[in-house]
Amino acid sequence: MAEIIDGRTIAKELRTAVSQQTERLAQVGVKAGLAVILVGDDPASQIYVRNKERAAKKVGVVAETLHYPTTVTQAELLTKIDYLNQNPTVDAILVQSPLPAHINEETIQAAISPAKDVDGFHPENIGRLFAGRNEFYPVANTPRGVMTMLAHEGVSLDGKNAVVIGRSILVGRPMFALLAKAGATVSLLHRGTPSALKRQLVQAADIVVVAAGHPNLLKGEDIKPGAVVIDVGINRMDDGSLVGDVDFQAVSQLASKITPVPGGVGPMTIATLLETTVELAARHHGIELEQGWQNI
Ligand SMILES: NC(=O)C1=CN([C@@H]2O[C@H](COP(=O)(O)OP(=O)(O)OC[C@H]3O[C@@H](n4cnc5c(N)ncnc54)[C@H](OP(=O)(O)O)[C@@H]3O)[C@@H](O)[C@H]2O)C=CC1
Ligand SMILES: Nc1nc(=O)c2c([nH]1)NC[C@@H]1CN(c3ccc(C(=O)N[C@@H](CCC(=O)O)C(=O)O)cc3)C=[N+]21
Repeated sequence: MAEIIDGRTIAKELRTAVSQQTERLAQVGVKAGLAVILVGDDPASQIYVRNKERAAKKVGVVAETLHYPTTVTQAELLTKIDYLNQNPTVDAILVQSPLPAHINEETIQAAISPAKDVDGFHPENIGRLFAGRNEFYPVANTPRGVMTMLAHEGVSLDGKNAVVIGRSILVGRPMFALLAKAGATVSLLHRGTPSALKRQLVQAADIVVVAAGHPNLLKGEDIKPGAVVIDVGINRMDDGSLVGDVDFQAVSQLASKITPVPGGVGPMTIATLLETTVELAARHHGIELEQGWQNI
């Protein structure tokens, strides 16, 4: 039976560390500000926005959500982003994905100032990540939060075989880059991966990160006994319950460690978003945070 990685507890520890940093910023008159743009009513995004606002309050980050109907034009969003880029009280800008089809996500991602790009979506920040650079730059909070969880649980990555299922800019791709930077040999799987190859790669993996958005995508017989399984998926079922992408009952019999849904990666995403917001605010004001303060 796998050990369950408790994302809520680790997120709480991280929020405590973030609160200490917001207090330090407050001593020099700085408040970290986060602006969130939400278009439409995607259910996963709504959960995210609600939990984010609550957590921001707890740690002393000023968060404001701008909610637009799906009919909003790209030009309106670009005008707002330009205003937020120039507003000195805003340290971090997040545009929730998905966006409606008439809005070009790449155009939006490139419009956010790289210094306020809390999701790490700007090509400049993506470039830094894929180059494996060591200076500070924002990295997508879900994969960054997964790395914090793995470190907290003492899971070593150097020389390990890792598989990431899903290749989005939000989760899969940055997860791939972070695991590779940490010394793992990583395979990035997607819908086009032939099923025999997928079976083979997953079966051989020491670490499996699933971020596809399909309940029960990963089944018990798929994994190597003793593998570490990270379930990023958030799926709302007809009865209103929330499940991940992993058949938790079956996979937890074989895995050495596993994250639950809810209570796994989700709370870490939020705490990490606040962590990144505070880091951006500190840089913005030329304040040095202690090295490694975030190592919980
Ligand atoms: N817990 C958290 O904090 C967060 C959770 N999420 C959740 O994680 C999930 C993924 O999110 P996101 O990356 O934005 O989703 P996307 O829909 O953007 O991407 C899904 C990816 O999964 C791949 N995929 C889908 N089905 C399969 C399959 N059967 N086999 C292999 N690959 C498959 C897709 O492949 P292809 O590219 O070929 O289409 C795609 O690359 C969602 O459930 C989302 O709600 C997201 C962010 C944060
Ligand atoms: N630009 C952008 N960045 C994102 O990071 C982003 C996004 N868009 N769009 C939507 C997805 C989804 N996402 C979630 C984050 C936390 C929970 C979360 O808090 N989950 C709790 C839910 C608990 C509950 O309320 O029931 C848990 O898993 O325990 C869920 C989903 C971030 N996303």
